[in-house]
Amino acid sequence: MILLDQVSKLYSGNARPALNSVSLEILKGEFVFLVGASGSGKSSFLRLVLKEENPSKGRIHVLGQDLGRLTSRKVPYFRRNLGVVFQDFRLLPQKTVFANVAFSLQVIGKSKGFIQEAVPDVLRMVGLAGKASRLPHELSGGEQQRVAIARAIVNRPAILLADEPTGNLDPSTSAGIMTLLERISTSGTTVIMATHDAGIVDQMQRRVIELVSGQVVRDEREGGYQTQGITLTKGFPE
Ligand SMILES: Nc1ncnc2c1ncn2[C@@H]1O[C@H](COP(=O)(O)OP(=O)(O)OP(=O)(O)O)[C@@H](O)[C@H]1O
Repeated sequence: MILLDQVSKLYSGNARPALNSVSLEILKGEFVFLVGASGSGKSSFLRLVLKEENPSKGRIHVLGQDLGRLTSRKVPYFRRNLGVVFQDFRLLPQKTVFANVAFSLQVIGKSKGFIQEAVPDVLRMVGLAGKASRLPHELSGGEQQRVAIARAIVNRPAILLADEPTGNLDPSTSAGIMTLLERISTSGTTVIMATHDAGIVDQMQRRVIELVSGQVVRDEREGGYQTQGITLTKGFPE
């Protein structure tokens, strides 16, 4: 489904690569947490999978396609298979909930009839059936993130990439978002989520890929936020 072979990414002007010789495979339907300190390369990883960036070295295959061979004309079609959710929601502020979700179908040429069915369906799935005519500023943060998730999955993507989707949410709202992402993954969508939220990762016990300075230092089938055995020093020395 997603295959990285010795992938490095060096941004111009940087001395050190953002990703350094990363090789891994992610299978259909997997739920993967991408963890690591700020600047460890998580967002770069997601951008490479989306082909928003190209690797400096190595090869990336996504859904059977060699991204290095994908012409720029074909990139928009490739991206239809991927949904993306960000920490800051990125909703269109002047458009209603319905219109925000519908917009992502309009731009790929879906018919009015399809949109009239698909949007209410997905809003029901994310628990926003009664809020279709609200504007984003009339929603809570958790509801806004649900709209963003609805928009990302309405076209039934094979892969959902989420970059710190709970970063702006309180713990109980985050838990609701995680239940939703888990449900999406159970339906067969591969979910890759970059996060700093230790509580969520520890609780879910899913695959964890940890990056340090662009290198994979841990890839556990059912892991927590931190490598087992590392104990945190609590508080500050007197
Ligand atoms: N467009 C860019 N141009 C130059 N350097 C970049 C660019 N994007 C990221 N970097 C650098 O690459 C490294 C990895 O950044 P990246 O955003 O992938 O990390 P991250 O793990 O997602 O961090 P965070 O948790 O803070 O979002 C950092 O050193 C960053 O400064």
